[in-house]
Amino acid sequence: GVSKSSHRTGMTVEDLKQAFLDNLFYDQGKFPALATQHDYYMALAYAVRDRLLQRWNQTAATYTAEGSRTVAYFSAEFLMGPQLGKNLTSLGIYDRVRDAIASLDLDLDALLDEEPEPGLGNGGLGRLAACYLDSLATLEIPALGYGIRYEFGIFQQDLQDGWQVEKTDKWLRLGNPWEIKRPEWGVEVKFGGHTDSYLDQDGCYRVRWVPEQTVMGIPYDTPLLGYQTATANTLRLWTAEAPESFNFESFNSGDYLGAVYEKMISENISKVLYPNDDSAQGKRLRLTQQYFFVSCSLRDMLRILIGQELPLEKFHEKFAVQLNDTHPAIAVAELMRLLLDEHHLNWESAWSITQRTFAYTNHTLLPEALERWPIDLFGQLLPRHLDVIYEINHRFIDEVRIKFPGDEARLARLSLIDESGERYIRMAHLACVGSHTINGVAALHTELLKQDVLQDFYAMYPHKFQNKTNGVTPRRFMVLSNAKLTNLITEKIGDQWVKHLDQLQQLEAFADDPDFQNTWREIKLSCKRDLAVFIQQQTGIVVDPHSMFDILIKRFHEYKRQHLDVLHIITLYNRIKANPDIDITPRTFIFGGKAAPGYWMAKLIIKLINSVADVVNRDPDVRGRLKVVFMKNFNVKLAQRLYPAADLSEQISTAGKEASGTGNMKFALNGALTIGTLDGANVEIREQVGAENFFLFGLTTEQVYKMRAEGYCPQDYYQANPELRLALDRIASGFFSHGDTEVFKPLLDGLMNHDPYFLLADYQSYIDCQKEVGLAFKDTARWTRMSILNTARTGTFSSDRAIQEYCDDIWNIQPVKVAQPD
Ligand SMILES: CCc1ccc([C@H](C)CC(=O)N[C@@H]2O[C@H](CO)[C@@H](O)[C@H](O)[C@H]2O)cc1
Repeated sequence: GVSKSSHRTGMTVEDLKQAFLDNLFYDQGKFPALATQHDYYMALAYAVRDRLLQRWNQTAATYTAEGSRTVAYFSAEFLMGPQLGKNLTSLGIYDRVRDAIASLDLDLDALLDEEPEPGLGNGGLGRLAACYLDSLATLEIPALGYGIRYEFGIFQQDLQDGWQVEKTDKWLRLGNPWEIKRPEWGVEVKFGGHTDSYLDQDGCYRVRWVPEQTVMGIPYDTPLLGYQTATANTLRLWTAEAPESFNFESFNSGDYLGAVYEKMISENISKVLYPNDDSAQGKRLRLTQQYFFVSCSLRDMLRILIGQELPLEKFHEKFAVQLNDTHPAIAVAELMRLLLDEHHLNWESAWSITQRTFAYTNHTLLPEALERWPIDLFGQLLPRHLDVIYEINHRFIDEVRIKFPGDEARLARLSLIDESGERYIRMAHLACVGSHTINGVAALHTELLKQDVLQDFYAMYPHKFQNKTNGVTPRRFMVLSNAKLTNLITEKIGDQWVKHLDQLQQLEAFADDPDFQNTWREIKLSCKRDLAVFIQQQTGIVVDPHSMFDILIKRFHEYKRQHLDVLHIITLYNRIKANPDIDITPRTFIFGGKAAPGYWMAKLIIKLINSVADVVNRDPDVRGRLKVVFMKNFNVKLAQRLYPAADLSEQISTAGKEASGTGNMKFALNGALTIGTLDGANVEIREQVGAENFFLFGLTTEQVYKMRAEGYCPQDYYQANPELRLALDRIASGFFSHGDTEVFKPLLDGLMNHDPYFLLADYQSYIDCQKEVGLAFKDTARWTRMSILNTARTGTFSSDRAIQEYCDDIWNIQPVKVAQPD
């Protein structure tokens, strides 16, 4: 078989060093004198990849031999983050590689920094998919992640004069050592054209789709190694290529553009990630992308099934497909088309297989995020799927009529087709009808789905609804990004907690132990010092590691209320201006996050933060007691620096708007205390850590519903609250904008006249709560105790717990043991 030479597989410091030097010479074609940092990164990456490949091939061989049931996670986004550090952690060779590299006078951290981040996602949904893939491999569950290999990921965010500017994310420019191209498993995908029906040789009525355009889908595979296990699953991302990348006839006729036209059009499909988070744009290319990767993936699964000589009727026994929101929902119609038209099953058996294959996760309550496609656009691109969807809807409406006879309004609300104005296909409805299970991502969110957004489907199929509260991987967000805390915890309770996070509970015993408290505080302080150095390098701003690091990092959206945090900063600033000797707990406010390029109001909030920062950071009266920092280009790499250094986690969305949140979990696991509303998973974090260890403020979901129903007048709060009025007037006066009274007008008018996210209504409760936070921070023993208890009591928010629940309650799948390579 393959050579087991130490060069490829050895795990000693010496083996790793040799492998690194050999790769530098043979793969990079370089020697130290000529090598760049990037050459060193690639040489190390290939050495680590070799040690993954053994487990990867072993895993594939085991699954093939056993014909294992497999989870297929369909997602338009996978926010994987940098891979080198993660793979070193999973292989358990992080320190050995650090030593090997150090013995060559190189610095591992510098090489880790060389890796371009695969930003194939916008935010929560994409990162959750990545955490779930890590847990699937760590729990030894056979799984495939299916998505799109965007040539350009989420834009790089830069700031010009405090405004966000977007730069193209050329992450593949220098190549990607973690992927392997699999052209042999390429798939042809059809678009447009028309359908015609015919009678086949056995006189059966069949439909043929005559496409206008076909493109090739080429898979690229990335290994996903579990933590301290031999299991390495696969992330299979599709790239679009032209069947013919060069048209010689056009070239010969001098039509050079024509010669490459097809190539250009085809490749456009997987060119770039749509940077919208929570608002559907309804662009044709977006639907093209969604159908492209779904069709490639289902055909790939049929190839695997047939390859393992399993009958079509067992498709749903072989594969459990999870639809990560509605973005891949077209899969319901595509599987039906493949089973009907290409495999000639009858409708009933095709539909039964389909419904038993798919499960759907909803990640948002925002109406503007629910995808719906105009019938003509949809029919033009996918004529056969429109037929199939009409038939699905026809049969579904019959089912509704039987259950709710004579209720025409309900029929109209439930129909897959929105007939109210221009006709649309409601993708969430297709997902709900075509799936055996529908789940929300936090207890409150799932309740709101049942009571509100999907109440009609809940009335129709109550048995389909489940809750699966989100989780995060402790491998990346504790072990990899917070080694100091990891070592302290392991010293105290052993190292099994990394795979059994509920064991963190054992830390409770040390919550009041002065020595442990000291060490705990030291570690937090040292993480803050590291971040302070990084902040100064990145922004030139000097921050005090002893101040409270008050952090709000997530995508910008009005419902996440970053501007409420700004109102707190301005209120503190105004108090200092009014009385410079006032006793204020020194704070460093740190912001990070991207705004969708077309989301004007979100971009204005970013500008406001930077404008306030410019004034506050330079005002001598403040005497450094307040610092405001905007960390540009928030991504997974930056997140790994911020969560360990946080004292306070800002989770301040309007109740009923944040489906779950996952940053809130990463902060708590790293010992930060949360100031938050009863929204999303904040509710469950507070339940776990105890109300006394959580800073709660604001209206509840019910109160928001009630205020919205009874009519909310933000002006009243402006009139009634002098500090609020002063804060808003300060902005309006141009004080933070060099006297320009126009720039923030849209934001202020929106707050004064509509305030759809109840900022003014929640302002005083937030300010009062922040006062409590300031006082608590001063009592270091109390704060440290609360911090230890937050880490100790949030083990349940491991993505391992969430994935185990999916396996037990939705996918009905068991682990498959893969033998450790000898
Ligand atoms: C069509 C444009 C679009 C793109 C992405 C999305 C995502 C669903 C937005 C998203 O990331 N939602 C977040 O999902 C997380 C994982 O479940 C939750 O923790 C967050 O609360 C939710 O906002 C909606 C609409």
